[in-house]
Amino acid sequence: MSGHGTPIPMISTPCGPLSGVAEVPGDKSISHRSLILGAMAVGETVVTGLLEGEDVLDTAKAMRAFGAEVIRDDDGTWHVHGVGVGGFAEPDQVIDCGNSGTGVRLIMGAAATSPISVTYTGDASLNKRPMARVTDPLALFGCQAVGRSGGRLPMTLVGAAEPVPVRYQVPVPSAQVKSAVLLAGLCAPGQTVVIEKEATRDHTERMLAGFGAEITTEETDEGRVITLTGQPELTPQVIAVPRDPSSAAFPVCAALITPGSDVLVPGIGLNPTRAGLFTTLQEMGADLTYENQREEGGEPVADLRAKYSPDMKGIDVPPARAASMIDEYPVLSVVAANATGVTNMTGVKELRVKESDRIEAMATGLRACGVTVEDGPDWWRVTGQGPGTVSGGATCASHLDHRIAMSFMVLGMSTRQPVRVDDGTPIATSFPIFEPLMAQLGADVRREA
Ligand SMILES: O=C(O)C1=C[C@@H](OP(=O)(O)O)[C@@H](O)[C@H](O)C1
Ligand SMILES: C=C(OP(=O)(O)O)C(=O)O
Repeated sequence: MSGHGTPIPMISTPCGPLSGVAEVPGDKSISHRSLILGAMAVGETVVTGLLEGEDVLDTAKAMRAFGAEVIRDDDGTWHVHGVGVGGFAEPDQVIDCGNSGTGVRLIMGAAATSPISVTYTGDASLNKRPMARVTDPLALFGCQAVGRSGGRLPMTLVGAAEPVPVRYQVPVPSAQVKSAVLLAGLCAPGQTVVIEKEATRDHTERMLAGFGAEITTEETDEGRVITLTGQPELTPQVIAVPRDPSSAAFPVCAALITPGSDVLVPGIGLNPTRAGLFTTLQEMGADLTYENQREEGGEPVADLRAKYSPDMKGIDVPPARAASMIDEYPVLSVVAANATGVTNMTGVKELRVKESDRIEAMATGLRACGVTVEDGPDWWRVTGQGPGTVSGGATCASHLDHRIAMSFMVLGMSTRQPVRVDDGTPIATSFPIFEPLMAQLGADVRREA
């Protein structure tokens, strides 16, 4: 798990063109959900393309602690023998979700409506993040939570012995909160209803339907109303996880700002609730094309080609798009620093409660590299002077946050001086092959002794 080991300083040195095929790992959100829903089905779920990053491996470990059998074949295929809805055993150990907000919040939901008591913890980053956003709605089912002040981990949840179904309007745009409530609703009798004002990633809804649950989504004046009928028997699935668009963002953005580049990222998931970054980049003038668009395993997929784009302009990113690109703002700010003009990012308060305060982390590092950045509670603004104008030369803090570490490594590919991060270990949570993949494309990203 990140945050428990020795920091690994890293350096990115300006490089020549990036070219070739970037086979990024499987989607993190879909990987977590494959393991959790597989553990709640009756029988064997088979998963290919699972992201073998630390976040997902921690979820696999947790599913074993609840009694599911989770096995990896030598060829990288995963087999999950589920215990059925309501079949979770009480773990005899603390569930350590490492760096993963998705892991801990979804698992809390899945276990909240079973008569078991579970203690959760994480690394120094996860233990700072707010959990009341999940434990508040879980209390409505009858689940009790006791944690550190401010609703922080470590925390014990005593599951509801006789859960009641819930109707809940999610107060923040969060797929993790929505998913926790839906997973809790699986063990409650009757209909659990979740309402979200802004659409967030809908992998849980799609996968629940795939596993045979009765679930509907209706667009109404209130927002998206999702209705789940509780206590289904989930049927095991064969799941091919698409490649992660949030990981694809790094080689794509690197290609856009590095002179002469031409990179193809094949088979990435392009669910509209996840693809906001690519729309934004196209609006900025990026040379980005979708090839071979298709559907795989219930998710839209395409190959994405990104070429060096010296004429990108700053834009106003619509706040309504924020949820569909929430994890991509750090790397977007790197592109914005290499575009001409102001990129305004508004309606992004959630960035302050991720693995780090991502506005603060990026603003501080970008400023140290010579970029003009202004920020407020729920907005930030980057003023770019055009391609190749960023001086670099700084060591930026990654704050136990993989997206921050990778964003600064991308920045260093087209600065005048190299860019360093103090600790690259968190990269392994979501993109364990980042360094070799970038090196294969022609980047000069390496660990420093
Ligand atoms: O549901 C998910 O898989 C995720 C939801 C998002 O978090 P929020 O729900 O906090 O917005 C996102 O930032 C995270 O990387 C993955
Ligand atoms: C926010 C992220 O993950 P999580 O909330 O699962 O820690 C992310 O991967 O950018």
